[in-house]
Amino acid sequence: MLRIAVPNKGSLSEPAAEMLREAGYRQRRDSRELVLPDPDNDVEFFFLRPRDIAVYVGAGTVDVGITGRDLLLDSQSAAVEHLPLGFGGSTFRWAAPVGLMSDVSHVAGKRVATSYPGLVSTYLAERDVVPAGIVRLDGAVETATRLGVADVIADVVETGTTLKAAGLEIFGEPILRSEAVLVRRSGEEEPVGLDVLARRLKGVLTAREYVLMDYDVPLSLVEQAVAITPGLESPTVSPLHNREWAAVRAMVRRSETNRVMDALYDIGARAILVTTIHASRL
Ligand SMILES: Nc1ncnc2c1ncn2[C@@H]1O[C@H](COP(=O)(O)OP(=O)(O)OP(=O)(O)O)[C@@H](O)[C@H]1O
Ligand SMILES: O=P(O)(O)OC[C@H]1O[C@H](OP(=O)(O)OP(=O)(O)O)[C@H](O)[C@@H]1O
Ligand SMILES: [Mg+2]
Repeated sequence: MLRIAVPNKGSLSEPAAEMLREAGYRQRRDSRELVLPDPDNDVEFFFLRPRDIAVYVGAGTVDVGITGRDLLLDSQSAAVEHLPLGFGGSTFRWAAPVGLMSDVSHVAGKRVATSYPGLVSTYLAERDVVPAGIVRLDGAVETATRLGVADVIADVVETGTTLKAAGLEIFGEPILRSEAVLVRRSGEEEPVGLDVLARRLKGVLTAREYVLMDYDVPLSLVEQAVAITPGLESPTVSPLHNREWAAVRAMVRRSETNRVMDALYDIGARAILVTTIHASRL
């Protein structure tokens, strides 16, 4: 049985459960459940703190897990990213009181507050920037400068609302762009069953990222139309009862749906229909 660690709380917990549900796995009904066997799918879920998940995976206690890329790097454990999952996106950034800093080199000799000391110290060491110290905080990092325990902070930024409310501003390049990732132990053979899990999760990602587009187009315009909707490999072109026309079906990126429909309409395609994909194996 593949042992899968899933966030029990926090920003990643609900979207991770949702994705696993869409991939056909059982998910817990009660947030106090800590272990959930799913024998039909030959897996067992362990609900753990997202910060601990890479540590368990690195130690081999569980086979794979879902956590944030930032948490994975911060843990410095023997786990590696296997598949990015497209949710839980955030940016990890420097911030300081408005007007004081503009570049990471200014962090030299300053006190840094963060919940991600592993990530921050590696980043600074790679750039030969030596801070006065790193203050590890559990949360509410934005308050650290006002309370005088640090000069700058390094923290997760999603909308930027928390920073703004604390009178801070971002400076320097982003330290990291993060999202939820599937992790496995590094240097090991892939655990049995990981291929099935990854294929199922990729299926969900595809279903979220693409739509199916159907349309009719005069035969003389098929090549032009297919150039607009090349699909993933090759679009399906089928004959219509009216021999002058063909029907085309192709996958299209969800974000491009309207632009593609307009372009097809402009060249003379009609009856353009878009449908959602519920599941996929490519
Ligand atoms: N708005 C956000 N705040 C915090 N973490 C976020 C946010 N959006 C995405 N994330 C990601 O979620 C992970 C952190 O989850 P974690 O559960 O440890 O913290 P949290 O969601 O702030 O929960 P809590 O602080 O209540 O324990 C990181 O990978 C982080 O990049
Ligand atoms: O850019 P924003 O959309 O404002 O989101 C980012 C903030 O959200 C998280 O804090 P959380 O609410 O989890 O509190 P915490 O600091 O106690 O973890 C994170 O640590 C930032 O502080
Ligand atoms: Mg938090």
